[in-house]
Amino acid sequence: MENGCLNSVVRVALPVPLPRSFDYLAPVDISVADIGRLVRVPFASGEKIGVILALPDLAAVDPARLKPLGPVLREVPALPADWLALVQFAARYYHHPLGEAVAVALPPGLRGAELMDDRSADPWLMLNEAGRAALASPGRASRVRALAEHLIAGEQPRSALVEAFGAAAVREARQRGWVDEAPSCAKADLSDAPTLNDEQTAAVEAVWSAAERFSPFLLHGITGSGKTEVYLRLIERALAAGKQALLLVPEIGLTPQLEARVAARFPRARRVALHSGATDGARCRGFIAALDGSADIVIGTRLSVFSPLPRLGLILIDEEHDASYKQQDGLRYSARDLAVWRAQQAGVPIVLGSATPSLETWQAAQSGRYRMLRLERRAAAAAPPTVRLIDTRRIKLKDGLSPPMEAAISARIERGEQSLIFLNRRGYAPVLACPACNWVSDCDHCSAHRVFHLSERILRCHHCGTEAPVPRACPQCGNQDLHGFGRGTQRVEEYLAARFPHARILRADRDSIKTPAHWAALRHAIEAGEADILVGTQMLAKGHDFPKLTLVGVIGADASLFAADYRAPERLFQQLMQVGGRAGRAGLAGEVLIQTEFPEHPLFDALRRQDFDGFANAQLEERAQAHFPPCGAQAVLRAEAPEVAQAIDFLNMAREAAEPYADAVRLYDAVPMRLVRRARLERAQLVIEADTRGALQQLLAHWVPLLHAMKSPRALRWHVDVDPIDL
Ligand SMILES: Nc1ncnc2c1ncn2[C@@H]1O[C@H](COP(=O)(O)OP(=O)(O)OP(=O)(O)O)[C@@H](O)[C@H]1O
Ligand SMILES: [Zn+2]
Repeated sequence: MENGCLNSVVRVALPVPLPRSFDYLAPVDISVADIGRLVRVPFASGEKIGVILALPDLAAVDPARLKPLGPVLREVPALPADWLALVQFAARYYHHPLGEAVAVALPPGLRGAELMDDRSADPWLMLNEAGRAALASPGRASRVRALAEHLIAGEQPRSALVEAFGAAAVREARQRGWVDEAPSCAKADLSDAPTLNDEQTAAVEAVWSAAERFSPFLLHGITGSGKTEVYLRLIERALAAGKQALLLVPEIGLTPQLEARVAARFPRARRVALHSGATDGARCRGFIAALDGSADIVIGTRLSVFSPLPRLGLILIDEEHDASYKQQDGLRYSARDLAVWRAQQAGVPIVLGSATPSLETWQAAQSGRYRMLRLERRAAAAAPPTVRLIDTRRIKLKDGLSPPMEAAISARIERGEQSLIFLNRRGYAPVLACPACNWVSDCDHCSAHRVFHLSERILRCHHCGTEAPVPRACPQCGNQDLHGFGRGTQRVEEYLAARFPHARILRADRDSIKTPAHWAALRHAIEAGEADILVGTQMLAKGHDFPKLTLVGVIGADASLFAADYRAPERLFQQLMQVGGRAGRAGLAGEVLIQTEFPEHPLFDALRRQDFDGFANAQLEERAQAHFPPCGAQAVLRAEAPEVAQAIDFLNMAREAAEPYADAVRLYDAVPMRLVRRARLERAQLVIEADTRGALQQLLAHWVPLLHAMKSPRALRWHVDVDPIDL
């Protein structure tokens, strides 16, 4: 395509939910240098900002109908080719419209020009020549003079100057032309950094010796082993080499703590924090700072995997097993998987860190595709916590708590230590189980459990769709007291308050904590020892360092021991290891108590021995036998409609359409989902499996376009989820 050729076509990706790109008439001054630039275009009755994808020779529609392109936003650097490739790959792999992928990848409200000023919210200011000259000549003492004198020793953040000398003095110093914004400086401040132990040093060296090429690592370190310190040292290396570092973190509450640690270590580096809680403006500024190369470190949740990073030198994924890396609507991408793709494309190292890696990553490390780095000792505390099981089969629980658990809490209160009561409250589907002989309602055809549907009095396999009546007694031992799991645990906090009237109790879950500020206040209260008992869910499980916490009590764990989802044991193990890791992080010894009716379950046994390897390998073997991921690939087609029959009909039609291409894949029956009704719609799903991702992708490439073309009731919605994490 030559430059400036009249009547040529511009192909644009627009953030709209349509499976195609859009063509516009090119202005005379368009050139290939504009590919990847943002552009304003007329769309419907309004305007949209899109991304220029290409300058094709021929339009996809009648050229006479093309509208002229709007202004190209040349003040914003063009999105680089590797960014476009990433978004195109995501759209292709997840079989999602490119425009929607672009909409996910671009920060909302991106407009261009106005973002380019006010680069940093809190710039560092330094005394310039004029300022020095002014100080050298005599003058009356004033606040602005005091400020200038203060700056002789070195630059300071504007916020600190405002605090010390007042906003008026800072403004005047700028007006008089005495100060300039200091350029950012990526140097680490190591004054508070611990000396690395041998394992940490080995990990840092291993990664950095592979710095110039794609090299994936699993950093498998027990809780408290100093993984974060390894990340910080690697970022330091990357920055010193003039590169950008991308640090992905899970969704829940963790970001502020990690952000603070990164900020303390790299006080003068240009840091960008990207998460869905940030304002649109902040996200746009962060995105642009990443794109124009001025950002040194990008920390963010899954969406930050789409940050354009022209100087990318390192990707880190903290708690890589975390479910929040998978987007659960729209473009259902896995930020972890995309990050690996990205590292490969950019030829940089990537470190996936976890105490309890996902089986996907674990398998990759076992097979040698990823290199395994181990941190097996706690960095600061003496030893990992001891894990004990409380057999609740013969104990009467009071609002979910056993006497031994109460005694343990009581002992902590007396010693002035903290306890954390962890409620496993995920809405796992109940399966039927027998506490006497450990019988579980397994499917005869699959290695999945059948789910107990109370309303219909049936057991149904959500994998293959077969059903069975609910047995009156255990088919194995005759016990009539079969349990469905998932009983409520809400009253625990109230019960604890009544049982320990003088204890200070703090609750932390998604319902009680609405804002990041609230969460931060709560954390400070815990750290300051202003609580005796913490009651919480997931939120408290991750990454926190509470020095006085020595007891972690787990209740309600059994529900996920026998959940229908084959990933439930993996998740339970991860959660319990992680929450257990909160106990005894400083000098004090930690203890984990788990209440269960299944104390012989191998999962608990592995947990007691802190044997992640054994657990993971046993799970992998089970998955291999069942051809479940990661020993096979899955996708699921879900449909929702006012009536479940409509959804099932659609899925059956879809199934038929897939059959001609289904040589290398297994198509299961359409089944109603566990939570059939949601938001007044009824949902059903169809599982597709293949032995390899390639075979699965091949089917999807044929099939998804057929789905788009298929007739369906107006109110029916469907989507494809590739590599689903919830079935
Ligand atoms: N080499 C070291 N020497 C002394 N203390 C260290 C060292 N490395 C890390 N620490 C300290 O040990 C504690 C745990 O470290 P860090 O938070 O990095 O562990 P982690 O593996 O990321 O933990 P988790 O996965 O449980 O969140 C921190 O207080 C940290 O400052
Ligand atoms: Zn089945």
